[in-house]
This record gives sequence, C-alpha cells and structure tokens, in this order.
Amino acid sequence: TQSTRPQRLLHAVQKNATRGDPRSVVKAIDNFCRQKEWAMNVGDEKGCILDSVVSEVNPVTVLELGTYCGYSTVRIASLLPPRAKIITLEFNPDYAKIARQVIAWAGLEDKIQVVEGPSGEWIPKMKEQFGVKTFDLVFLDHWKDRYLPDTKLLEDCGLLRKGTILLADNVICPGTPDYLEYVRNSPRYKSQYFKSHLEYTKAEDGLEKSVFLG
Ligand SMILES: O=C(NC/C=C/[C@H]1O[C@@H](n2cnc(C(F)(F)F)c2)[C@H](O)[C@@H]1O)c1cc([N+](=O)[O-])cc(O)c1O
Ligand SMILES: [Mg+2]
Repeated sequence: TQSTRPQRLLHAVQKNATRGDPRSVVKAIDNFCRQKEWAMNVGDEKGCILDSVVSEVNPVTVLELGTYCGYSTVRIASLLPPRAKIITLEFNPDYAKIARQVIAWAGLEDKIQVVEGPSGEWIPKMKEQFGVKTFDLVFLDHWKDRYLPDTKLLEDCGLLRKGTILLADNVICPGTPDYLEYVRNSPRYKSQYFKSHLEYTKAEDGLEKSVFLG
C-alpha cells in the first residue's frame, strides 16, 4: 500500500537524524522538504524567527495549535528551559501518530504533550485537564479560519495573561485576514509583523507576533 507524505517524512527523520538530537531532526525534515517533497512545516527561515521569539519569551507553558508532523513542536521544545512544557493540539489522528514518533526520535517526549481532538473541545478543558493556569506563548499554525475563533476562545477561557505572546504562522500565505485585522486593531493586543517567505519557496509569507495586554 502507498505510504503517506507524513510517513515518508518520518522515515527521512529516522534515516538521517541522530536519535536524541532535536536540531538534527529539524535539519532532516528541512532537507527532505527542500530536496524531496514540500510539506507544511514552518520551515527554517520562519523557524529562525520562531526560535528568536521563543528564546526571548523563555516560556514555561506553551500551547501549539496544529502539530502536523511535529517540526515546530520539536523546534520550540528544543529551546525550552528544563521544567517547561508544550501542549500541542492535533485534530488528525494519523498526523498525531507520526508527530509522536518524530518527537520520540528527538528525545523530547518529557517536554511535549500531544493532545488529539478539536480546539473547540480542548481549549475549555486546558485548566482542569492539564493544570494550566495561563499560557506564556501560543503558536498558531492550524486551520487558518480557526485562528480568530480560537484566540477569542483562549481569551474567554482566561488562558491568556498580560504579556502572553501569540505567534501566528501564514498570516500572508495562505493568509488569515480576519485574525490579522483583529490583533492589529484590537486595543487588547500590540502586534508586529515579521516578513519572511513561505516555507521552502520564494513566495512572501510572515509571522505575526501579538502581545496580549490584558
Ligand atoms: O493549511 C495550512 N496549515 C493547516 C494546518 C493544519 C494542521 O493543524 C491540525 N489541526 C486542526 N485543528 C487543530 C486544533 F488545534 F484545533 F486542534 C489542529 C490539522 O489536523 C493539520 O495537521 C498551511 C498551508 C500552507 N500552504 O502553503 O498551503 C502553509 C502552511 O505553513 C500551513 O500551515
Ligand atoms: Mg504553517
């Protein structure tokens, strides 16, 4: 039976990356996507912007919306201080299965919790199920029409605090116009655009970094 792209991406990690070495996992995925098959990872150019934001925030509690194969999950977790944790939401069980194996290859299982299911269901349960008070950093990289409703849900569930950073991928391509309009015009956010390129291409894309003001 034909393999899927996430399965081929996982095999590239297992073949080319060193077990327990997160940066080699990131590099193996980027090489696979540049040389073999494009895949919707944040990629290395936007990934460097992600790295700088994570290092600046030094978060203890991170939420990622959209695990896919775990590329950005591994990239973020590799920069977290010892007791810090990342909860990553993934809707598709097949992708979650692949991501868990990519995360295991990187040796980051202890820092990462992959949660399967829809954001509308899980965000309201974050406090009671995972003992989360508020998130220090939220990385949005899931369905683009869910960025805005899920941001409002995070606000309503009291999961954002003064200073929480929201970092959103693909605000230009594929684009998240309603989310951009909201975070750029709401008095509750201070927003900044980091211009870059769509992963593994020359097309413009960028990350929007928004600070929740409370
Ligand atoms: O569509 C794109 N990304 C959609 C990404 C979607 C991923 O987020 C998961 N998800 C859905 N809901 C949840 C949650 F969290 F709610 F549970 C998690 C989906 O199952 C999928 O794995 C995309 C497309 C392009 N492109 O160039 O077309 C480039 C990119 O960087 C992209 O991220
Ligand atoms: Mg993306």
